[in-house]
Amino acid sequence: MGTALIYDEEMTKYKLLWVDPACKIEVPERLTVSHGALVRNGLTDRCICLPVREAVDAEILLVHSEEYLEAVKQTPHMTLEDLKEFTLQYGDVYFHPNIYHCAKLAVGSALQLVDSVLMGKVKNGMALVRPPGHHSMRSAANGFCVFNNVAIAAQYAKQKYGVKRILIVDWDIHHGQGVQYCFEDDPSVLYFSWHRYEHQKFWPNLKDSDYDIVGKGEGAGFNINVPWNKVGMENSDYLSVFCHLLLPIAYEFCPDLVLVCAGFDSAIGDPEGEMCATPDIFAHLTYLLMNLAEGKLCAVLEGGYNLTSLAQSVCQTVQTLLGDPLPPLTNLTGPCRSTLESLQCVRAAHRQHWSCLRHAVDLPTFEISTKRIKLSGEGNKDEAEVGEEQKSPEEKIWPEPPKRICPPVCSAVVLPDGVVCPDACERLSSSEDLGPHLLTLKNDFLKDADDGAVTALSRVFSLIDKMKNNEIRNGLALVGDAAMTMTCVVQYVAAEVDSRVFLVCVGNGNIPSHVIEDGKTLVVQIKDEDTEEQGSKYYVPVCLKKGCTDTSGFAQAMFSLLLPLGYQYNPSLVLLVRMPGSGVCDIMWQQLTGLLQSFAHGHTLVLLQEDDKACVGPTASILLGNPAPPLGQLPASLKEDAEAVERLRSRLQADWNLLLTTAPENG
Ligand SMILES: NCCCNCCCCCC(=O)CS
Ligand SMILES: [Zn+2]
Repeated sequence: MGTALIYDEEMTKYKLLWVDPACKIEVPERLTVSHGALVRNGLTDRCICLPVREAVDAEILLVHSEEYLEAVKQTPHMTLEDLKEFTLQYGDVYFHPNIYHCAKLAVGSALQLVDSVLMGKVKNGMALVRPPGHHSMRSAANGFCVFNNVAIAAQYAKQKYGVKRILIVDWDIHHGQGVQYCFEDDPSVLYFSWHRYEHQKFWPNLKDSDYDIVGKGEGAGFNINVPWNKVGMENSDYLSVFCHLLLPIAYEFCPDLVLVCAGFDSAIGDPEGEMCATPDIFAHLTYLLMNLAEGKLCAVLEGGYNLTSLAQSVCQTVQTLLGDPLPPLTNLTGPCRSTLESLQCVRAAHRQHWSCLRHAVDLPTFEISTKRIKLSGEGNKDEAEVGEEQKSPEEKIWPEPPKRICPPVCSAVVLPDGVVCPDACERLSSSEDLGPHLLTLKNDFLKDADDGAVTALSRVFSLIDKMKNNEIRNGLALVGDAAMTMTCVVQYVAAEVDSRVFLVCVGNGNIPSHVIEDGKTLVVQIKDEDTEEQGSKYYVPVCLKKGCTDTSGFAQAMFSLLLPLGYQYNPSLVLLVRMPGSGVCDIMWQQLTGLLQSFAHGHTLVLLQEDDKACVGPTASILLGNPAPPLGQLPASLKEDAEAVERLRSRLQADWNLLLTTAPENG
């Protein structure tokens, strides 16, 4: 199934007709440059372009009052003076004779997107619309918004398709108070928003935007506000909030549909946000949400006023929806103190509502001084700095996101004869000229192994070579001895100069010490045997009492340990090994396989033991880019497991500060 793109140039046909400094940034060019960039990058040709339609009254009335709708209906016939007069009753918004028409198209675009996703015509999609929607309220326009596109889309999905649970992620830099008010007592809609707040000094200056506003009555816990109390937030800050707050709760909530208030004023260069996250971060934020709701994701444009970063961010988002490999995020220096304070506050405010946070002890991190938080020596955004900090948003410069090339082959497999090759996978033909490999292999790696094992290993090595040359994206091998193959692979790759292997080992089994000590391999092992070993900076043993069968404990380890470690390590290859008898359930295994594709351009090599041959199909499906099935609503993980993971995190966060979730105590 494909990716829908909804856009119509009619929505560019309204603009500000008088002087108003607060509104002059909301210009028609926002849409034309975004769509133009998609065309220029060949992305519109790869999407399923759906037509827009006007929303009808009944759809708008799902969120707005009749009197408000009636009032807006009068605007097309108004004189300029009347329009100005009419506008005065609302805040930071303007009207135009054609804006009512465009506002109906914006809502209609969002509904078209929801229809095509929920009817299974497309996998996911994006609607490029204006006016935006997330600030508009039941009876008021606000913040450039007239009708609340995404809130209406959520009500529409519930009413027309009986969708039980909807997650709305609002990564726009402003608080979508209109969405919050619409669902604050509704437990079927989980609204997450981060937003520039600066302790209520930033627009819209609402106490309702703070972290302690968690929803009301039945809706308590289903409203998550993450206030940014400083500007200059970076990729690390955004990823920390996703890993340690949004993803664990989102997986526990287990939505049937994900709607994104996709505002890009949270990107570098934007005059409203004044943040420093680069456009490629949206490739990752989108991807991390695509493993929820079996990939049913509808992104609807909200804000975004720097035309360059807006266009780049839109392209990054659509490319990920299309399934292209993710660009590695470099120099993640870890979250700043202000982020950690916000993160700690939000987690505390929601601890009683979400079991994934219940045992999060959030140990205050005494031993880390503030300088460690900015590992790269970059100025701490907590103090204004000379140089980069003094530049205005418009003067900010950042590298163009790297090209994201799809290898000619997505998934190649090495399987013993007789094991059927999953559709769309490419079997590595045995006719591969193995050449000198075999001999050196026998000498260097497999002294006494039989020829079958040597041949299999040489094919596994050619999978790695093909990934290195970007001929294939990922690979899967079913081998006689997964542990032995794993050791050989690590040794083989470690020979490369700048290789970094992220080895994720699921299940018991001994990892040879030379693998751990070389510093070129970061090992995370999730198992049930409690060998009481402390591990080290490059070896992270996660012991779960109930072992890998414990989906909650496993999920917690995935988000609060695996993801942050993987991002900070930034590997060149991900090696995922399923040890025999691991007990991990297929869906959790598939979720893990999916998430690990965030790293290394998606170069993942999966090793399965021969008697796990039933896993080949489900694993290949994820490697081919299909979404993992839902885990179901997650219960609380075992207290002792959660505490074990927390202890691990607090031990490791001195070396890996993306693991941090609390601000250091000292000065
Ligand atoms: N009244 C003092 C200045 C206020 N500026 C208001 C800016 C509204 C931004 C709304 C927006 O970007 C939607 S995504
Ligand atoms: Zn905004």
